[in-house]
Amino acid sequence: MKLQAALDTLTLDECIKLLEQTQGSIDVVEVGTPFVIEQGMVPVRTFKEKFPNIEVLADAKIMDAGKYEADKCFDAGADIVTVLGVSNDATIKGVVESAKEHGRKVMVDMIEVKNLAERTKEVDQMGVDYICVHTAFDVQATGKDPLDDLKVVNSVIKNAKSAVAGGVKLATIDAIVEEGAGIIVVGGAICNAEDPSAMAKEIKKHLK
Ligand SMILES: O=C(CO)[C@H](O)[C@H](O)COP(=O)(O)O
Repeated sequence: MKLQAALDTLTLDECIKLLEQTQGSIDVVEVGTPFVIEQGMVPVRTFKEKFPNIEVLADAKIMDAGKYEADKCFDAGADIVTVLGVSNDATIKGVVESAKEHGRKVMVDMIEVKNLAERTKEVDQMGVDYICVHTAFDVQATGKDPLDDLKVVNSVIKNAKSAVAGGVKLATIDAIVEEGAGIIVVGGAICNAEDPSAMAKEIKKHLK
């Protein structure tokens, strides 16, 4: 079970400080979509160069030109790239092809997938590494719990590992750990904490 820290709101220098202070706690560092929009692949290159032992995930949320866009992320040093589960199969397969060529991994982000069990079974046959349930930032205020979706995915998944994202925090981590997931993604609960590195270390203690 890995802890993925989703870095969306910190500056590059603050991210580097966090990763230096939490060596061993953060298994995967996510360059979040807002960070990619702001700085492109610069954080991906920087994290890979400075922290070669931490996996770097580029949250590109690909849904258009699968192989072409994934190539750009992997060439920049990403270990894992995200593609949206709502994308056409050809796009997901393109990202998988790119990952295989580069010897890297694919996470399918199931954000806003309506037929979750059915789509999970389909993408699970495409050679992806992680299938991630994700409650969108704009939906979290409705009280939607990603644990419900995680249970659905865990009940049908056969090849990939599950992952969970969207509003995960210290108060909800134990139930998620109990349910089980290959990767648990935590963004705001770490980045917006008074002491981000202390929070990351505390959350890591709850993982199996
Ligand atoms: O995908 C993301 C943006 O790229 C989010 O960072 C990720 O879902 C986790 O965010 P949070 O824990 O703050 O809800």
